[in-house]
Amino acid sequence: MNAFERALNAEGLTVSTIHGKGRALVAAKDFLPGDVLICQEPYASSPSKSSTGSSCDGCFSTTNLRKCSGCRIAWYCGSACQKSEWKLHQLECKALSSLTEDKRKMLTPTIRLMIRLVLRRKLQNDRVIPTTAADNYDLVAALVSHMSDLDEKQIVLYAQMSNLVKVVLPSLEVDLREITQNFSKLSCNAHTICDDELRPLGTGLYPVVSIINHSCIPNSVLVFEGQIALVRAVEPIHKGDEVVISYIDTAATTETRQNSLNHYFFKCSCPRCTKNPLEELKEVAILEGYGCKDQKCFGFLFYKAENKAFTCQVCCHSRDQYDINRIENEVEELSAKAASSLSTGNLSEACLLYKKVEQLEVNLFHPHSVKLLGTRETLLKVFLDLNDWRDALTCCKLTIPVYQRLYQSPHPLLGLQYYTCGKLEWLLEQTEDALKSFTKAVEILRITHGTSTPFMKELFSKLDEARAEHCYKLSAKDD
Ligand SMILES: C[S@@+](CC[C@H](N)C(=O)[O-])C[C@H]1O[C@@H](n2cnc3c(N)ncnc32)[C@H](O)[C@@H]1O
Repeated sequence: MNAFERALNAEGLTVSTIHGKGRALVAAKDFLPGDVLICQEPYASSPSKSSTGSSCDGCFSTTNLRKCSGCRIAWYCGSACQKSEWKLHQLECKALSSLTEDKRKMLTPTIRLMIRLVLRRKLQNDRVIPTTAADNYDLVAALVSHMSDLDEKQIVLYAQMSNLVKVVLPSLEVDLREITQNFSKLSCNAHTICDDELRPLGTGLYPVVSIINHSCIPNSVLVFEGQIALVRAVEPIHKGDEVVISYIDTAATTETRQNSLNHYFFKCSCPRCTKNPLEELKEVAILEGYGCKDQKCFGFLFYKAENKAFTCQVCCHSRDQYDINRIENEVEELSAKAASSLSTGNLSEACLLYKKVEQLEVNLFHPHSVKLLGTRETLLKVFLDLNDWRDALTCCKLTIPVYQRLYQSPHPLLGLQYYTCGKLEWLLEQTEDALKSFTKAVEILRITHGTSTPFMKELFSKLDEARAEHCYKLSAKDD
């Protein structure tokens, strides 16, 4: 057993090979929901381009930023982050400073991630920074690259990106083939680093987390505390079970999920992807299909070509295809207008248009449709931006049954949605409801997010406040 396997074993984990999947992380002991399986710093990371254009290289924060005076590319929120990044940025800064304006424009987050990966390897080789069993380039070298699955166009693109890395780092002996392969590795191994509320902040390569395979019914979840990746069990995991996370948003039909997994070059064969054909048709009809004419009926519709109509499989009501197409065209037209109002910052107009889209979609789609869910998620953000708490709450509540249906295990998105409901109910002085929502949020988020972060502490204090207020109201009523 090598040092890495010993280190994993100490955490109750082991690496196995599973036919058709390659390496897999397997539990060597039992884990309970909420247990942390892996806690890892990235081998390399880079912030994504934020909406404001920049974020701190150390913590990805977007506030109080100051540009590095040397390269004028890296940003830091303060001296702590600047210091923690300095050993690596010292080399990066020198390289970036000498770039022409044209080349600077080509420094996408992925190119920067690769530059940082190459430099970190150099720092470890030169023993400027330490290597450990779980933090060394051998683990990057062991990652799958799927080079042989790439098409010509993709290989050429990665090769061009590798050339740019060589141009940025002229003093290093850069192996172009290896860098090209590493770009391919990033595509199927890197993870999007998100904040507590799952907003994307950057990208990181975590070679131990990258041993974990995908399932659309995962038993674990990947979350981040700053740049630290944490894999937590969301289901009981028994000794010998494979540890699986989801690489994608699983709120979609099998076909959509499989398409989202294309760049990982495998076909998921989890129980959700291989359910019986009738169950599959039913799922498509619910998530992407139309709703029953009788809006109180939650039935799903199948198409009958001979009738040119969709028939409810529960109450047998039929909907005319022509009628459906007409509403669909209207939705498409209004959605485009709404998106354009939103992108130009005209919130009130966007709000009006999205409300119309939602009304049409309620009439058109199944109540658990992912399209309707998407519209309501956008509408919720718009209501929140407009400080329209009442409508935001109504909208947020409507999304919850859909999330419950889509995510069976404790899922951060469902927990966060309860949290939003709770905050809105609290603002609207609906104390009892707020208490219920905060309690539900805690039930889920303590499993996915742990209990010790400032984010969770804030949730706990909101729950305590709601509990105290509720007790006070009850006792006032008794008096
Ligand atoms: C992040 S890596 C996971 C570890 C990988 N199995 C290995 O050997 O290093 C992602 C790759 O693993 C494989 N993989 C992940 N989940 C899979 C699954 N459910 N079924 C088959 N292959 C899978 C695919 O080749 C995918 O590109």
